[in-house]
Amino acid sequence: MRVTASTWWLLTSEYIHHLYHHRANNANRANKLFVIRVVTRDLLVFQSAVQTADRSDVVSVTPWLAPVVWEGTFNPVLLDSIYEPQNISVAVTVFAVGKYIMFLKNFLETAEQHFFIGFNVHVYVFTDRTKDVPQVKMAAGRQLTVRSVPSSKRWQEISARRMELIQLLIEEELHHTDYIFCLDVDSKFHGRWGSESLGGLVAVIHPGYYKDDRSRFPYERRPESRAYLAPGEGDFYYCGGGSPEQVLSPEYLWQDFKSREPEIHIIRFSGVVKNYADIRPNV
Ligand SMILES: CC(=O)N[C@H]1[C@@H](OP(=O)(O)OP(=O)(O)OC[C@H]2O[C@@H](n3ccc(=O)[nH]c3=O)[C@H](O)[C@@H]2O)O[C@H](CO)[C@H](O)[C@@H]1O
Ligand SMILES: [Mn+2]
Repeated sequence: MRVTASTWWLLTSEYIHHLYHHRANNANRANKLFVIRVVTRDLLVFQSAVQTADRSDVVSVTPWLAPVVWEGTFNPVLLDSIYEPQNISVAVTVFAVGKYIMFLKNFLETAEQHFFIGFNVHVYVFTDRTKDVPQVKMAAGRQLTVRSVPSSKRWQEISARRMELIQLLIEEELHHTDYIFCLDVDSKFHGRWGSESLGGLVAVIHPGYYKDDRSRFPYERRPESRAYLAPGEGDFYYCGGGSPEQVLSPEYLWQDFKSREPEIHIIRFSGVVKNYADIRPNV
């Protein structure tokens, strides 16, 4: 689809749309892809193409035309002004089982500073140590619910069982929640994480592999697995799986031990440095 920066689009769908502008024949930035987002619920809005012009250093759209969210590819004020009147609800699920409870305070405190400020946010903490959940003052419209889960001697099980327990939460409580995130607790927010990250199915690119050739991705290589990918298949390496309709750049999942790369203009969320032997029940 071709659009120009001066074109306004009227869309009346209930859904959120993303349109893309392919600017060709530019001597300096030949074949550069600009992302223009049109976000609507009976609203007439579009996001300026100029906004995206300075990110020629990264891939900002996937081959199936999903935006990859990098700083400079979106207008936060505009996006918030579109979502705020819709009164959306955002849930975050975070597991703090066993010694991982030690990360929860920082996670919650920094979420108060950076995660969907001004929106309805409901944090669901899954833990076996309900008494140790820290008291963190939350702003109006934000709340926390603790769910008790059994402890386990195997971190693999704790990590892998998350999806099953989240599924249960969705069935029991989240019928009216618009968006649900699953985040690692051993992390902190450092910068805005907001409405630009919303989509029907969203995944973050793994910060350890985003510059690697596909042949180096640690995809499932056992043919008997349902997650099997043959050599030459696959697109990015996500934390999670599936081909999403919106992709979050590694700004949304950095690691404190990694030195900052030039294309990372902002670190929004980053894993803290940890000693696995100290915190995991088994290594
Ligand atoms: C950001 C990212 O890419 N994270 C993935 C990566 O993280 P990590 O290697 O950082 O794994 P991790 O140790 O953070 O475990 C994932 C999460 O499970 C929870 N947990 C784990 C162990 C435990 O004893 N108690 C507990 O609560 C906790 O929320 C933790 O953040 O690899 C894991 C599997 O190896 C999972 O795929 C993680 O999603
Ligand atoms: Mn982690």
